[in-house]
Amino acid sequence: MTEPDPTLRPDRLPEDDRALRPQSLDDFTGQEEARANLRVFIESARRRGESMDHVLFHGPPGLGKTTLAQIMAKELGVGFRMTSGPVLAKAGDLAAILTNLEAKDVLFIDEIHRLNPAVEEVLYPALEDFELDLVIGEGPAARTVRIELQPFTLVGATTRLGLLTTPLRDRFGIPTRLNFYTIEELDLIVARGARLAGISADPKGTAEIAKRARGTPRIAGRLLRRVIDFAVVEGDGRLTQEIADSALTRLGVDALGLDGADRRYLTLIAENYHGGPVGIETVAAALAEPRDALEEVIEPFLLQQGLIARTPRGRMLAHKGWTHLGLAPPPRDRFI
Ligand SMILES: Nc1ncnc2c1ncn2[C@@H]1O[C@H](COP(=O)(O)OP(=O)(O)OP(=O)(O)O)[C@@H](O)[C@H]1O
Ligand SMILES: [Mg+2]
Repeated sequence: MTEPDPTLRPDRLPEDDRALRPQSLDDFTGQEEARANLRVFIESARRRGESMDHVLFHGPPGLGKTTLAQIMAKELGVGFRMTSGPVLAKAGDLAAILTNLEAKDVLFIDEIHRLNPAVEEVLYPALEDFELDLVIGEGPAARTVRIELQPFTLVGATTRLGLLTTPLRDRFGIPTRLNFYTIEELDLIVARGARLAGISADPKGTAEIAKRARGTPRIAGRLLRRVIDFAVVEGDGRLTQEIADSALTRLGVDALGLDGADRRYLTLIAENYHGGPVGIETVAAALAEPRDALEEVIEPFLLQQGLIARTPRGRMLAHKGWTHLGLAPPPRDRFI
């Protein structure tokens, strides 16, 4: 038996990509503005010995909201508790978490737009005054008790800023929008992932993955793992541009990084609605996808790439959308 090639270690890149998750602000690539600001706010809180103000991360899935929340707690040197909007069914669930926080801890609430209104009510005084108003007992015997909390930092994350109530939104001192990553940034992330996986990678190979990662580190990580699979099984274990291109094409990821779901969306508007405008509900029904999923996952990147446009009368295919599908735009100048 021959020794396994030490460069072939895809097993060191677990599927849940925890290995890829950056552990410090310095390790975290991209989001320059958000990172520079956070660095100041973290340093100030540390120097003053106070809890940092509440932070809201918003932006499309997979851009690093959860990762940044974890990094914040690490850099602040405080504890990290994590929950999510839909999990907190009753006011008491949130109260139990809040009363167990230690001073200056970070509490991360994912999908904060999905908080039950009764739970959200409990959060308001907690955020503003670090106090809880709890109702004890029922009927005429019910009374309210006020509980003092340790000062803490709430970090909320949402893919749908528009669904947050105004009172909740207003209680975050540091709202932070995360944007799609540039190809250069994704290239650094892919190269780092390959390094962590112990895979030797050509710059052109990592660039190919970066170009097709839909501006999203989570997708870059996933594509990298699949390309490594092909490199190991069908290549010589090295990540080359050729292997990347052939693997991604076989996975249905096109030159712009669009996948089957993206292309179904574009094709529907082109072929069934002559490029639109068409209402989002109609598109959702025709694709048998929930409207939320279209607005959260599919549309942001298509909009950012200028493939579609949102108009008051509905979605329209933009000029680039037609050409990307290899179709001639309609002769009228209805399209954008
Ligand atoms: N800047 C980055 N550098 C390297 N890896 C990153 C970066 N941002 C995110 N990742 C990786 O991408 C993956 C997704 O990140 P994360 O879970 O933080 O996204 P999210 O914004 O919380 O997504 P969701 O909205 O779905 O909860 C993680 O595996 C993380 O390691
Ligand atoms: Mg997350």
